[in-house]
Amino acid sequence: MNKLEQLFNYKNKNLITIYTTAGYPNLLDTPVILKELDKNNIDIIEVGIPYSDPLADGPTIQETSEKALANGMTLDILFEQLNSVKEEISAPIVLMGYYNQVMTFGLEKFLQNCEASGVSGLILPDMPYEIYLAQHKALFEKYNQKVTFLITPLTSEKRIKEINDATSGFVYIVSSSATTGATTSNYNEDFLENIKSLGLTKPHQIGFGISTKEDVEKAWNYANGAIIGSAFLRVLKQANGNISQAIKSYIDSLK
Ligand SMILES: O=P(O)(O)OC[C@@H](O)[C@@H](O)c1c[nH]c2ccccc12
Repeated sequence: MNKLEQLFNYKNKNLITIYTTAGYPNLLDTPVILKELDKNNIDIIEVGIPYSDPLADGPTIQETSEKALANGMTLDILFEQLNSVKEEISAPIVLMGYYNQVMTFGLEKFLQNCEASGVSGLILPDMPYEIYLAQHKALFEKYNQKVTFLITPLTSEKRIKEINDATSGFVYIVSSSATTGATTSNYNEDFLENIKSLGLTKPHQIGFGISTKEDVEKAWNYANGAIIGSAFLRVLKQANGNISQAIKSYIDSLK
């Protein structure tokens, strides 16, 4: 069974997802970081494919993406690295990338590689769910890949319901209408209350601007989980060589 599906079957609240950019801070750090996150019982690991033109990304993600590209990270290298650790990691891994990159690589080849290297799901923020449903759904299913779509405070109620139906992984709830990487949380509480009252039927997690235990607990009031990206990358940036220790103490601070 797909690991993401398996996770949601036995745990559907108080989830934590951590996002990390592949190839950051150094080209060979990603396998080590993934193992550390898993060892510290992170529920889902989101791995970002570095990209030169990231639409939704704030300064922290952009900076890590640029560094990772300068380090030489490519999709081929990432798949090789994921392959090398897949037996050791029990948490589901979700890849985050842009639709363009994936289409350039070749969608079927990409999905094939995802399955072979232990990836369970995908977040392609610029892939419209209409296109997914009309053109790609069968292929994602063939390679056992769950798909996540984003909703923001600007998404209409009708679309939210359609996205909930189209999602096979989890719905990504963007906490406010800002880019990623805010250093303080900025929950749009009216939006979150509204989502709660809509009663999404798929697992859903909140991301954007989450960094502390308090932020995480607040997210858990509205959704199954919290997603942390930039705050974690700032921890890596300040780790001064001791990545394992830095990861452990940050995760401890969230619990
Ligand atoms: O960095 P933040 O504010 O903690 O938010 C998570 C986010 O970075 C991560 O999930 C992500 C990275 N790039 C994205 C692009 C679109 C949506 C989400 C993302």
